[in-house]
Amino acid sequence: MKVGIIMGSKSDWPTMSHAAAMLDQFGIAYETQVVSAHRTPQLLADYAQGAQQRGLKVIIAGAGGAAHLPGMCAAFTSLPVLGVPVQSRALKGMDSLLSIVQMPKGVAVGTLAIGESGAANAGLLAAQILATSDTDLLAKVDAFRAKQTQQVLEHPDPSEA
Ligand SMILES: Nc1c(C(=O)O)ncn1[C@@H]1O[C@H](COP(=O)(O)O)[C@@H](O)[C@H]1O
Repeated sequence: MKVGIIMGSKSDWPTMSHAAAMLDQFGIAYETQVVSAHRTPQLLADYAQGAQQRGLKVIIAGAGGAAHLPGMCAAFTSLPVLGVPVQSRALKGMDSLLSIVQMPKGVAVGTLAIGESGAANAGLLAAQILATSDTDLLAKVDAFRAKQTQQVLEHPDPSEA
């Protein structure tokens, strides 16, 4: 496994599945697991501390509300951690975003956008990180972007069905 996708609750999966789907597109092996800084603190410590040794290169961590998971995960490992703010019901994910993005200097989390787009982009960014040492993967990322550009250029009329 190259990427670990963790999330605070099973209820985050509809959002975090978009990170998994992006990795699927590039044929990147990943694992998914519910790990919570609040509900399973020891599991988080064990997971993050063992991640590098198990061969993971990037961790994607999604959580909602008081979203301490990405930051605590980053505190336990030197692997790059990408944080996805899951949209909460009460505050629409602003709580998740602010909890993840405002890390104190010295422990970094790369924070993505709230919700599905953020999760998909976390998968894409993980692919780009892995592509820095994998030319086949880099070609796939370039092809993905070229196709996206082509689609926009081929359909410039916004009123087109
Ligand atoms: N933010 C965290 C953490 C954490 O940061 O460790 N653990 C669970 N949660 C979040 O609680 C929300 C509600 O969880 P439930 O749906 O299980 O009540 C989820 O979005 C989860 O990420």
